[in-house]
Amino acid sequence: MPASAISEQTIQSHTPMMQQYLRIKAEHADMLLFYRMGDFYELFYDDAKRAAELLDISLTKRGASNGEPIPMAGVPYHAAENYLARLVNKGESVAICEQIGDPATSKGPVERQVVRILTPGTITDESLLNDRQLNLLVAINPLKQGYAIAVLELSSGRFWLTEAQSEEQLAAELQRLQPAEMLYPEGMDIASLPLANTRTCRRAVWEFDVATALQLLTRQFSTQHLQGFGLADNDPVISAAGAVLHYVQETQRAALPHIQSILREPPQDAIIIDAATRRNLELQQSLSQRDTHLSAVLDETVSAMGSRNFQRWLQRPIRNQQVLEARYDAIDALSQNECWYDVQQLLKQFADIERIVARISLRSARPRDFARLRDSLTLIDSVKELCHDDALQQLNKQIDRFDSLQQLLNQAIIENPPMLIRDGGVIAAGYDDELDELRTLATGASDYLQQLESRERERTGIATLKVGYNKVHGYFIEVSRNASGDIPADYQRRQTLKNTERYIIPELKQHEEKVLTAQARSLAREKWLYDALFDQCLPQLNALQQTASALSELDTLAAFAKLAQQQNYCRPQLLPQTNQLQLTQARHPVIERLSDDPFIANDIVLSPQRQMLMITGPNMGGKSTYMRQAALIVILAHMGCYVPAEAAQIGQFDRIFTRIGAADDIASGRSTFMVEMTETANILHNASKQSLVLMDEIGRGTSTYDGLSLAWAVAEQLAQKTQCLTLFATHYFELTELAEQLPATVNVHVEAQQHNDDIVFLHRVSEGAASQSFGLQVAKLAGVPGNVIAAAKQKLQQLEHESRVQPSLPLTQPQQPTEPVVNEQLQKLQQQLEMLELEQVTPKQALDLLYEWKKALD
Ligand SMILES: Nc1ncnc2c1ncn2[C@@H]1O[C@H](COP(=O)(O)OP(=O)(O)OP(=O)(O)O)[C@@H](O)[C@H]1O
Repeated sequence: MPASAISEQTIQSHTPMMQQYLRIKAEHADMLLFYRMGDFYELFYDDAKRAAELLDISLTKRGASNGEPIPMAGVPYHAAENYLARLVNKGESVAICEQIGDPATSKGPVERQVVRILTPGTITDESLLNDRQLNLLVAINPLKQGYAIAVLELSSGRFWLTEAQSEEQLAAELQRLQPAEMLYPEGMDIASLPLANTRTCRRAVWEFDVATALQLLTRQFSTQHLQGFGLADNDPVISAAGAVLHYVQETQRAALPHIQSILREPPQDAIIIDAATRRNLELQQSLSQRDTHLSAVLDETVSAMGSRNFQRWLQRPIRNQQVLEARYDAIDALSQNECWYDVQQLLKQFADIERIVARISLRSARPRDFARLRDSLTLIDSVKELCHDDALQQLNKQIDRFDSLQQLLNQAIIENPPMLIRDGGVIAAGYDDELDELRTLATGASDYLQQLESRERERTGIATLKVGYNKVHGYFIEVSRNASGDIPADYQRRQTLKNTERYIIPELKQHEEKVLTAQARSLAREKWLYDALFDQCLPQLNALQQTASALSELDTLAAFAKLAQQQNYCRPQLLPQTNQLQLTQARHPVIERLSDDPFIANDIVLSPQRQMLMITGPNMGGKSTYMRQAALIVILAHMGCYVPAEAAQIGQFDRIFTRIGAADDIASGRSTFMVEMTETANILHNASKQSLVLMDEIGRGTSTYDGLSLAWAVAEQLAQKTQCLTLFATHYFELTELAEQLPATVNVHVEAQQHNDDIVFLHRVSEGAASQSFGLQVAKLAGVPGNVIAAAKQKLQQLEHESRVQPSLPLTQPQQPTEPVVNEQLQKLQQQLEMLELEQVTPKQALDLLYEWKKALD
């Protein structure tokens, strides 16, 4: 039976310690409970089984309680962080229950309390977090129309709200955010959401109440209302933010002073990229096993803060031209005299102050956090000096100086403090008189011990007599057994070893007590001083957050400047009032870096006159690459980055859609074709005139006729009705006819050359349709055996011959208007045939008639 399901009556039948355990466990039913017993954290019942499985530790039994042996598993407390990290990485939450009472004075089991709760979305410990990844907690709440979405990055204090109009948009948002943990109200169905790497946590409906949210948020921000954050007090969207705040307060059990505001991020302020497109474009994850996604290849930041900011900008390419131009200007400035290089050299030395500040707020910062913050603050002046250009003024202003804090930390913390405050040795000498005094008392004792040692040597006449100390027996006088001399009567034997005897004398005992109390008092004083440091940092938290944020942006911009210079990127020209994408000699930012062969740059011109490019050419010719580079360049430009091209004019884009590649979605039981059609349906429903749409070989997953007809109809719809900018790659040559029928559709093709039976890919994109498909040559290149290729060639000839003899109407004449013409001719022919009296016709006349009819049909 799960421990959480045990009733109070049953609890009574257990041993007192297990009663205590079961009561605490009942309050933390949905997480693992680490129950401290001496030097171990123990887990019981189902928790033990689960932990044993997840951590590969042994499952044992502990005596019996209520007549049954209790399954138990444990981890040593000093190694707990490692186990905790593994559990949290696997999406588990853990409540840590410590002994807070004194075992010596406790009657019954020592008092215990849950002091810390770790959940995947609320961790801030350095050892549990990946330093280059965002760790987000999200709450979603269905509204009358759409969904409210609140997002908190507890490790930085960033808190924002957004919305989704439909379930499809909600899925896209979740795919974008990749939250570590998601809260949702009881009763909501989340089965169809993409949450493979997210811990989901069902919460009570009242936690999503708007009035409760308002109360929690205004209390957190110490404001009367939320208008300052652009939110009406009764805005239903705040319901999700309330749930987040409630959850974090519950798990952290501490004030959250670093959460100082909430931002509203309307979805339309950014280019919307749905889940499939994000995956297909390999923005943050590769489709293959290798790390070949955009972020892995282009993230040139030097600090963890900068890298996370890069992810943020990549996740949400913004549309605000002013902000984007300011980023381009900053890249310009950082490119002058390779200023980016100096900036990077400095930023490399910075600690992750963003996360340190969060830990200081939550009072969980370690001594080394303070030391690293102190060391980082000394670099700030040099950074500010480098940011003198006008274009960097905004950032420069955001970076504060912290002279008094730096001085405080310099005085308070020793150069290289230990990991934990637990054993002291963190606070520097000279910082606090009382601590210094206690320390002298505790350690200055060595003089006294030396004096005592020489006095006793004289008194006993034993020259080898020594005063020693160990943790178990405290101070002692050690005399070797074969030493000659007298052992005085006041020597009490404490321990007999192989060659030595150890004694204690009352004077030494008294000294021991004095030293020990001084040590304990000095440690207590040190902990108190350490604790006070948190309060002393508090007034600076806001400025520190601003500074950290500016430094992380500066790092990203320096990385962009490096790309601009070393990879030869150009500054995009944004033309927001227009519908166009004009790229001169554009390249694919990832393939050009990863491939050993030189990359062939190509122009891409999309405009109201060239709305759709119908791209044909051989397999492996570079069609997908050409299309993807267009989308990636639009995304890079909207991150504020220069782009891999000689020139780029970029109009207004609201969304990017792709239908690329084919993969079964086995998890949701959808076949390749089903996935393809679902994505196509999504595009047809949601694309607008301002969208960029990439269609790669749609219709491939079904029979030729079905596939071609679908591809044809989809292309027509996009060109005529949606009128979005579309790149449409296809192997159906019949589609190239669309260019003649639709005003803004143009054929382009990737070039290849044939040498005998071999093919050379030129990867050059030219106007016009491709002349042949080279499928067999590519198959040969791929290693398909010669006899199979020969057989395929024969079959191809046969098929081509048959299609000439028996032209398949839908393939060559799919257009409606042309069909009646053909039918009219046929009808006329039929009538003439019916009326013809064969007996009356000479062979010569018959032949003439045949010629006439054939001519009419041509
Ligand atoms: N412009 C280019 N310059 C250099 N190499 C390129 C270029 N474009 C593509 N390639 C290389 O050719 C390979 C195949 O390109 P891509 O997948 O785009 O072809 P495709 O025409 O879409 O093929 P398929 O029709 O089989 O899907 C790429 O992996 C890349 O290595």
